[in-house]
Amino acid sequence: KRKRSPQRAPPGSLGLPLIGQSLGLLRAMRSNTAEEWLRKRIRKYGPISKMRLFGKPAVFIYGQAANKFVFASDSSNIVNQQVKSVSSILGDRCILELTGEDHKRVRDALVSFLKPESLKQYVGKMDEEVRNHLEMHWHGKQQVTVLPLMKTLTFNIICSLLFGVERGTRRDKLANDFRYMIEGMWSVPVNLPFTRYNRSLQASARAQKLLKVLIGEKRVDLEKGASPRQDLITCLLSIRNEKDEQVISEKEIIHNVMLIMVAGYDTSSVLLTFLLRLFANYPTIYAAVLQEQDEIARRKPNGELLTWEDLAKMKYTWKVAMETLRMFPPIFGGFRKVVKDIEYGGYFIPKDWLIFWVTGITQMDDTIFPEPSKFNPSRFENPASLPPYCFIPFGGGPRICPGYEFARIETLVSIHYLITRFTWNLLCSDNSFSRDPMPVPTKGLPVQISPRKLP
Ligand code: HEM
Repeated sequence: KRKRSPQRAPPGSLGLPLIGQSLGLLRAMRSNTAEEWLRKRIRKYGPISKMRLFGKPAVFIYGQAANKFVFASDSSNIVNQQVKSVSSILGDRCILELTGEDHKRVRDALVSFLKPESLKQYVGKMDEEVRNHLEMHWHGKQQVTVLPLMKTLTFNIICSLLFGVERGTRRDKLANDFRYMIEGMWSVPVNLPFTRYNRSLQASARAQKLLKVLIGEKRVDLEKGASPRQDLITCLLSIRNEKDEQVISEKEIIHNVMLIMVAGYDTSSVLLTFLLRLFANYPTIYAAVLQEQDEIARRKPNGELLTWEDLAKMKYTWKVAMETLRMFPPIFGGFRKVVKDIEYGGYFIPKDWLIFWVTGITQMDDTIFPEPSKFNPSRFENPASLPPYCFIPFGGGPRICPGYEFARIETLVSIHYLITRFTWNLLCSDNSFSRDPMPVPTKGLPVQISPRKLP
């Protein structure tokens, strides 16, 4: 066995300048073999290896200790760093790009809106959005394609709750721009006409322009006495320091609103889609969730809105959602940047290199989750008993997803109405999916639907 010297670079090759292994990884993601692509590397190079992704040298690491290193290290060693495509599309003042005090200031502001005590008051509003959506897109139909509809639903929920943008041309324009922005999020950053990256940059510029106008309008509303809690933008505009200065700049509001939009709607729509597919494939789990939801629906004979207390009763449904996030995590992984030369696992990692972490490899590790390919919600009977940094669909540490509660509420409210009001059969028996970079089930999951009455 060769002795590892701290000056030894991790094994692997950096490949071609700029492109490196990006295309290989993206190709594997699109054919749903990315975890296998990474496992092959692990067999060849061991648990730590280098590659070049999206223009930068990166070191891939995985497992409990590696995840702890990524999520819990302090910013004197590693900082959050998105690949170039993400930072130029979302903007350099979004919290993914901020560190230290700046990150804390902006994150605290976002959390003041996203924390459970504050979101409690919006359960009814989410309920209305879900019912409206079903009325418009599900009732009277025999066949629907789930993924695009779930994207529409979660986009509308976020637009109305966080940005107070009502239905209409403006919402449609934003929805379109965000779709293009997301498509280029993980792409080789070549800004030539007709590249995905270029199309995303243009969409980002249009969205920023529209958001600037929207912020101007909200500012006027606030001056006229509007409630600072009516939506996220108004809430961010109204946070002031002791000198009565705005704490979050206009640029920070724009960049973070774009991040929340992207982080919030694309992820939750994937979770909802995979839940619907799962219910169709696992009759026992479907029956147990249906029973839990029917009981809640029966206590509302006159169609009253769901409440915070109702959500607390949806315990089994949320366990099923967590097991879905373990097996089909919407976020494939992410990046950090090494801010000084460091040694990790016996290898030397130079300043400015990226660390690449991946959700699925740890979540499908049979030493942590026995029989990992078996769908088993009882793993989440007591989430506190899970080893730390092993269930990471929402990340971990100081950057853990602040939208967890938002995602939980919208998922539970949406599943409640979908499962109690409709039944569905899959129209496509192929149960695979591709990643682009979010998981996309075959053909977007077409289903045949029928309306359902409470038994
Ligand atoms: C099922 C749904 C969701 C999943 C799986 C998810 C996953 C994640 C993950 C893995 C991270 C951490 C990335 C890292 O450490 O590099 C993250 C961060 C983040 N998420 Fe979520 N997310 C979801 C829903 C949401 C929602 C609904 C919102 C907002 C309403 C949101 C807002 C954010 C923000 C702002 C960050 C950055 C936090 C920071 O850097 O401090 N997410 N999310």
